[in-house]
Amino acid sequence: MTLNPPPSQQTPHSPRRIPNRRVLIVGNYCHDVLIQNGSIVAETLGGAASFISNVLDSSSVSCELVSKVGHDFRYEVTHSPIVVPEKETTVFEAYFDLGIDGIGHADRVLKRVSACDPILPSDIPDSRFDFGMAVGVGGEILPETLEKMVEICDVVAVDIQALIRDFDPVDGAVKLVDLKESGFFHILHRIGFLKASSDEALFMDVEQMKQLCCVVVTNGEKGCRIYHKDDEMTVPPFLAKQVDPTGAGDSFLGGLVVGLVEGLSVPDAALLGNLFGSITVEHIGQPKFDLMMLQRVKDEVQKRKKQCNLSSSHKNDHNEFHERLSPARFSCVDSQLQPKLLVNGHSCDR
Ligand SMILES: Nc1ncnc2c1ncn2[C@@H]1O[C@H](COP(=O)(O)OP(=O)(O)O)[C@@H](O)[C@H]1O
Ligand SMILES: O=P([O-])([O-])O[C@@H]1[C@@H](O)[C@H](O)[C@@H](O)[C@H](O)[C@@H]1O
Repeated sequence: MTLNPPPSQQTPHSPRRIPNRRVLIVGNYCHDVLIQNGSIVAETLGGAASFISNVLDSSSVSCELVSKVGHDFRYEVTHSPIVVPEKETTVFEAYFDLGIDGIGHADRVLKRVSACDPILPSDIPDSRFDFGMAVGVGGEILPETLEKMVEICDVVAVDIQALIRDFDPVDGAVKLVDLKESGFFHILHRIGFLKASSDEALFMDVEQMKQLCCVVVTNGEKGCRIYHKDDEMTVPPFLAKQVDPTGAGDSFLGGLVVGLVEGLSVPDAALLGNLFGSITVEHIGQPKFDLMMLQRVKDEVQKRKKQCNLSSSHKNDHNEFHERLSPARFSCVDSQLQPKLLVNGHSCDR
């Protein structure tokens, strides 16, 4: 199977005097409230952009992040958001009444109870980037935002949740609409990757989309499946003790893009996605990746690249890469970064 990154989307005449910046992440940070049986279990920093930048920063992949928050934003973050003083930060309540550690997200009901402003094309820098990631959670990515991203990025990866979410006008419950009805469909032939969870994949025609771009469908503890043109393959998962599924798909996408930026094939990059997704479900909120684990992963990625350059027969055998990454994954101690919550402007550890 030859699942390689789709060809550059750059137009032939766009000037390339200045080297591209690496990765552009577009999506709002949010406040996540995890609720079980009527009680708040945790309040954490959320938003796909936060989970993804955590993976990229931990993997030393330089990224720029465009995100909007309100006057009440409570977290210290590495990539400063745009503050909209007259608005509140996007808030999601996640109800886990069947348990927080179940299988995937089947038991999670999400409500957007507050929404910050959308991200406009004018909020996005005019530079060029190798990769763009359209990763809204609360409807903040507009069709014109995605259009600007495909103009300025060589390859754009999109989380389908940025395109197909609709919100109940009364209680904010998240509903999904078919991708064809989303208002984004006309741009999708210009993107490189479309990531969907298995629940979200029901809202698109995978057969049709895989002709337009590389489609990656994640499936919780079962790993993921990649579809591109006539090729498809399953990429195996890593074992994990799930504590909270929030952010798994986001960290997956972060890992996939780290792999692609490093020059891995798509299946190998998806394996990195599975690795970061599996670590994320073992934490509430943002995971802190163990430094030794990160170093071992970096070493394995370099070895893998050399191996693939030497022998084409290794290219598609990601089982071997999986076996090499597994011990690295389990060297990760179960340390947990509790995000710093600012209460009345004072930082305190939660
Ligand atoms: N319980 C789990 N055990 C191991 N890996 C998991 C588990 N849940 C998620 N993952 C990893 O994270 C990825 C994304 O998770 P998934 O739940 O499918 O996405 P989303 O958060 O978008 O619904 C999966 O493809 C898998 O690699
Ligand atoms: O869990 P996941 O589907 O990967 O992604 C989640 C979003 O669906 C949710 O809206 C947001 O509040 C979380 O912080 C996280 O980004």
